[in-house]
Amino acid sequence: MILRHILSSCPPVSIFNSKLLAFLFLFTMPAVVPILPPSVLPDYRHYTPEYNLDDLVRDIKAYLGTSGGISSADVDNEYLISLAQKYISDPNDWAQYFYNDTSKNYTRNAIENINQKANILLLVWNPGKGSPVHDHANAHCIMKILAGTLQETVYRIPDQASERAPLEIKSDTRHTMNDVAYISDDIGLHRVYNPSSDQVAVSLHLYTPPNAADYGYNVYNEATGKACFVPQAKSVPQKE
Ligand SMILES: N[C@@H](CS(=O)O)C(=O)O
Ligand SMILES: [Fe+2]
Repeated sequence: MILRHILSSCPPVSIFNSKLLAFLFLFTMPAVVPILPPSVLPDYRHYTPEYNLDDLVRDIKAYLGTSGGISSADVDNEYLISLAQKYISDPNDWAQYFYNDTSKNYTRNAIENINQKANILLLVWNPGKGSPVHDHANAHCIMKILAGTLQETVYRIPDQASERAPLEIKSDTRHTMNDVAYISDDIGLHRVYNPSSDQVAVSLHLYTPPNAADYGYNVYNEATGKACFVPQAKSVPQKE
């Protein structure tokens, strides 16, 4: 009876009083958090990724499902670039696609083939190695740096009818992690290489439409401007 009286005389909310909780939080948390060893603190980066690689691939597929891909003209490359910019590189997302053939300059790993619309690849670049000067088979190419550094030299497309001459450089840009670059044949040709002497670089590439894989593309001789057709760009298929 006495106990019931005591209990009933205590407001049930008293120990959960919000002011008390605020007080406890404000005056005890700052004292507790700094003494936790760093190894005990969770790595929040991987707990709530805002926009992961699956989200990016989903959004690219959703967009290309309703718009274009068959013709590169009806694709809004700015929208696709903005999606690539939104994604922040996280190796936990792309490690599953990572394969590096050290005998090659770079390895093209398939992430997703969207039939007749696009392909999405993970490229792994060996230190000091790069691609030859090439075109993009009348497609949009969006390249996002996921790790390391890539140097991109853009060249003016030569007029094949004119006399042979060295390719003219339009720009030379160093891209670092999370940068997004864009090229199409309207802009020019390019070559990309990894300037590091000891670190691999990794990049995500979106090609729409997937003309280089479906038909082929051209590589160019930098000194003469001469083009050479390469049928069907190959990639390492996804692991089962
Ligand atoms: N377009 C090249 C890579 S890069 O040099 O942009 C490829 O897909 O092999
Ligand atoms: Fe390229």
